[in-house]
Amino acid sequence: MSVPKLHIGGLHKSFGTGARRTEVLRDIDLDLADNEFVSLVGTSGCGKSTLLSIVAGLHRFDTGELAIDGAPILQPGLDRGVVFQSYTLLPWLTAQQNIEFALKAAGYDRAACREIAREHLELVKLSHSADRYPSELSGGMKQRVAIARALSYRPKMLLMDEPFGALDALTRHQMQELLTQIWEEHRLTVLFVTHDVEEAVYLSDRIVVMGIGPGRIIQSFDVGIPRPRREEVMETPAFMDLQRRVHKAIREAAKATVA
Ligand SMILES: Nc1ncnc2c1ncn2[C@@H]1O[C@H](COP(=O)(O)OP(=O)(O)OP(=O)(O)O)[C@@H](O)[C@H]1O
Repeated sequence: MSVPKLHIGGLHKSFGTGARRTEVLRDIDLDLADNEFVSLVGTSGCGKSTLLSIVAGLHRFDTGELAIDGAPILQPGLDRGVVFQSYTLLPWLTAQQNIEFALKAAGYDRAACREIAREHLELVKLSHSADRYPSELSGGMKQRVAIARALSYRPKMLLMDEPFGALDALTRHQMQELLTQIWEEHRLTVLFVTHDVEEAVYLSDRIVVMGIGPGRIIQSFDVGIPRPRREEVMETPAFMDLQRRVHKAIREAAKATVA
C-alpha cells in the first residue's frame, strides 16, 4: 500500500499529570490519502481541535504514530498550512503584506513574495483589497486572507479549525463555495474541523465522527456525492440522508462514554 499523505496511528493524548491528568484522545487511527478532504465532527469537547493542533505540531502527544508523507511530525512546519477560527492576521500589515510576511519567513526573496502574495489574493478573489489593513476588512475577507496566506507557501496539507465558525450564515456559505472551488481546482489534502454537519457533507470526501469521554473515532462516512458540488446539491435526497445519518452518529457518540 502507498504511504498516506497523513498517517495517525494508535495516538493517545492526555493533559495534566497525577490526579489532574485527563485523557483527551484514545487510540486515534486516521490516514488521509493525497488530495483527500476529511472533516472531523463530534460533540463539543471530544478532542477535534486537540487532534488538529497535534497534527499542526502545536501540541505533543503521549504515544502513537504521526507522519506526513512518511516523515514523523515533531513540530510546526511549512508543510502544513493552518487556518483557525480567529483571524490571526498581523494588524499593522496590509492583506498583501500579511502574506508576504509569511513567505519571507519561508525564505522567498522579495520579488517572489510580492508575486506569490498577489497570485494568492487573486485566488481568494481579494485583489481589490490588497492594500487594506485587517481592521478595514470584514470577517469573511480576513478569513480569505488567512486562507491565501496558508496556501501561499504551498503546504502539503491544509489544517482548518472551524475556519468559518465566526461568520454570518451568508458569508459562511460564500466561503464554503470559495473553498470548494479552490479545492476542486487545486486538489489539496485537507483536515477540517467543524460543528456544522451540512458544511462537512458539502465540503468533504469523508466525514469522521468523534465521540467523547475520552475522545475517539466512532464512525467514518464516505460522502460519495459527485463533484463539482454547487449549492443545489444540498437539496438532494442523498445529501439530506447523509446529513441525517451523520447527525445521528454524533448524537449516539455523545452518549456513549467509555470507562
Ligand atoms: N491545554 C489544555 N489543557 C487541559 N485540557 C485541555 C487543553 N486543551 C483542551 N483540553 C481539554 O481537552 C478536551 C478536548 O478539547 P478540544 O478543544 O480538543 O475539543 P473540541 O472537540 O475541539 O471541542 P469544541 O468543539 O468545543 O471546540 C476538553 O475536555 C478540553 O477541556
